[in-house]
Amino acid sequence: MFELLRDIYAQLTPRRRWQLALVLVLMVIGALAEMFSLGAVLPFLALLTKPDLAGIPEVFVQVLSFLGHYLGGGPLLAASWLFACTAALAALLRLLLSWISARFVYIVGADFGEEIYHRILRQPYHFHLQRNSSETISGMGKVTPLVMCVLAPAMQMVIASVMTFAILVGILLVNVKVALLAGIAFGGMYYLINQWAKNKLKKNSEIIAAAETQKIKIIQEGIGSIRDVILDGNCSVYVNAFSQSDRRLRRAQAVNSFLAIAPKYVVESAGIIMMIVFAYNLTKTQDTAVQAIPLLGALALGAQRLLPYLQNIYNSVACIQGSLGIAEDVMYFLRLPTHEESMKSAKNNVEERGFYRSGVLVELQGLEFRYASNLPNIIKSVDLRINRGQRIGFVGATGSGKSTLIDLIMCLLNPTSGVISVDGMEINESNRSTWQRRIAHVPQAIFLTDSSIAENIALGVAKAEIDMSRLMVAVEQAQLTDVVRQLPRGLDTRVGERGVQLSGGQRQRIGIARALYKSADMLVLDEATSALDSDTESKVMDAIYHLNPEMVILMIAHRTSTLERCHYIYQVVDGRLKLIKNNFSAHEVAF
Ligand SMILES: Nc1ncnc2c1ncn2[C@@H]1O[C@H](COP(=O)(O)OP(=O)(O)OP(=O)(O)O)[C@@H](O)[C@H]1O
Repeated sequence: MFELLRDIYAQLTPRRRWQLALVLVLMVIGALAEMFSLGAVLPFLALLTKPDLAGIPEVFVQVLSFLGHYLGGGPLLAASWLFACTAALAALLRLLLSWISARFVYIVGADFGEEIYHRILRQPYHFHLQRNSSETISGMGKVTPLVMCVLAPAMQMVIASVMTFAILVGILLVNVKVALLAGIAFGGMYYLINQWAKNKLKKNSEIIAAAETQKIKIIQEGIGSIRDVILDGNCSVYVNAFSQSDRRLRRAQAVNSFLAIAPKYVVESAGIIMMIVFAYNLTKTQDTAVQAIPLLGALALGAQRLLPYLQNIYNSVACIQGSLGIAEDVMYFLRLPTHEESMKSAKNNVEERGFYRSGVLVELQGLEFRYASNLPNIIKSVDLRINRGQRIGFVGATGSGKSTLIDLIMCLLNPTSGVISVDGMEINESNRSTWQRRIAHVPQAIFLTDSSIAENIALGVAKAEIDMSRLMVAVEQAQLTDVVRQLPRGLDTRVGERGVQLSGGQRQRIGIARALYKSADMLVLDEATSALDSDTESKVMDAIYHLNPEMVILMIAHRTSTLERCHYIYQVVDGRLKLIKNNFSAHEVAF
């Protein structure tokens, strides 16, 4: 648990560490006020039962004489004021501390959420290929439980520990024996209970973390395949799977919250019994029961303050132990290296550089690739030179490796061996993103956001910054003009989640317009026109072939008619390239 807290502290920015230091200072001031208010009850109760200063510690006598003189009343009035003011001050500081610490914890939660999202989006493509997206989404979703069940309790634990210490010192000043007895007995009880419960809490924390992820996965799968769910009428399969995970999660949560709260009742009743025994013994040693009242009152007040703090410490520890699984999942994402951090550790640590403009844009040499060390090579010994302005088509049986090859050219995947160069410069960590920014890509499945057509075409550009004239050209080239004209709000029409309000062909054309809007050196079309009728496809392809003559266009298509006007057509056969059509003269073929 303490390792986790150390890790969390390590993730705080210097600014947050300063803020934490301020919270700690406030905590100490609050603890001192707590201690004073406890001390102030003693003369108050003593003067209530016996209105003279005999038997009251010298320090209080002096303070009360001074205050009494200042207030123009007797020592009882001074003691009443002192007790009331210190109690009010302690309460005020506690209130302030609660507000500031809660704010701090939730701001740290916001920092973590932002940081995780940033790190996830900066991970290389293979990271996303290897992980189920529901694990990533649920990882982000676990920031809230981390705040509620780890950060807030950790803060509570520190506050309660400081306060406990102050109260114990306060009781120590009143009665050493009782302070030691109370500290050892109550602290010991909570410690033993925690030793017994901690393994159960940790085991449940793992169940909770796994079940949270599983639930998101089931929800995503059910909603993602909603058409099949409706057609097959098998929603009960998804509901049952969800229910199993959810019930497992709730059972573990119920046990953990019971384990966190249950000791309160045991320790509280033990505290009452201790007070009874102590009060009984005290009256035996004092002449009258009245004489014992100030001491008993101070101790009762001490116990009344001490026990909730001790319970708070235990509760916080139990809560953190019961959320270790969730916290570990969140920390995994926080520890992911960002692109900038990978760059620092990369051997070739050079500034991001631009490319000079040579005739050869991309060159692949001896390229091999496999998805994992235990899987066979998907791309085998590929050599290819792509000159500026070339239009190149790729065909091949399904699963032959076309998309994988394109992903390698776009540097979304790292080759297992071989070299990819752009403008004669080998692609590595330092220049990869510069190259990627110069590529426009139309994938097989177009992802649309639930926003307007204009925003979907200029994806990632703030609405106010969209270049409308460039956008209109892209709309025209992608054969979207008529579609947009018929829509009630034109380019401002919302497309619905994932573009559900559009046809497959319209979605595909928005994807093409998106790629055309981006000024790129290389346009990649991965079966980008498969959903279009042949007339629309021919018009779109016509516009594409007439794009900037310097631009490289790579196309994957199953319909050879789509690739008719390519300079070269390669067939991908079991991960190797075979030139099957050359519309250039033989001496220009370079591979
Ligand atoms: N993330 C992955 N992990 C492991 N293997 C993968 C992964 N993605 C693809 N493959 C495998 O790599 C091979 C090539 O896939 P790829 O998608 O490149 O083929 P393709 O020629 O583009 O197919 P299609 O025409 O059907 O799109 C296939 O055998 C596929 O199973």
